[in-house]
Amino acid sequence: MEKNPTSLWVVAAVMRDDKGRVFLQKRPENKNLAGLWEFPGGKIDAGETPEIALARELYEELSIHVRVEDIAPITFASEILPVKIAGKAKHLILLLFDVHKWNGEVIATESLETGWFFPHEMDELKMPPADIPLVKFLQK
Ligand SMILES: Nc1nc2c([nH]c(=O)n2[C@@H]2O[C@H](COP(=O)(O)OP(=O)(O)OP(=O)(O)O)[C@@H](O)[C@H]2O)c(=O)[nH]1
Repeated sequence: MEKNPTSLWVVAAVMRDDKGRVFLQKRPENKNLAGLWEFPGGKIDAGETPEIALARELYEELSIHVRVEDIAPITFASEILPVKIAGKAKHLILLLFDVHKWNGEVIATESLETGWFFPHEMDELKMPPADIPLVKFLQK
């Protein structure tokens, strides 16, 4: 990763309720791409595996505990990020994981707006460009 600092590696989670709806949250106003609906997750920090990063992000953002063995890869997106990070253009690698089990009640700590949506309902939501192919994949 250090050899290719133009890439931004991000992990994100598909968490389903008992009806099969997927949890999404609106990006907060103080972040880039504010107001767009996204899968919970965030950047992989130095030294983290993707699974450890996702478990950390889900604890920070949703106050839930997830075990790495309950995290399984689904697919990924590779897109130019439509905003600069610290003044630099970045290429986003967005790794999407299924999180089929977690401990605790989902309490969003960063986002004011959250919801559970069927994949076909996501066509009506404004989401970042990298999420479009991921949503298409979930709709198959
Ligand atoms: N979590 C998440 N990030 C996404 C999605 N789609 C997408 O383009 N991104 C982008 O991936 C990057 C994730 O960074 P973030 O700002 O959420 O990460 P973070 O929680 O580590 O933030 P921080 O830098 O404020 O600590 C952002 O540039 C965001 O716009 C998505 O579905 N989920």
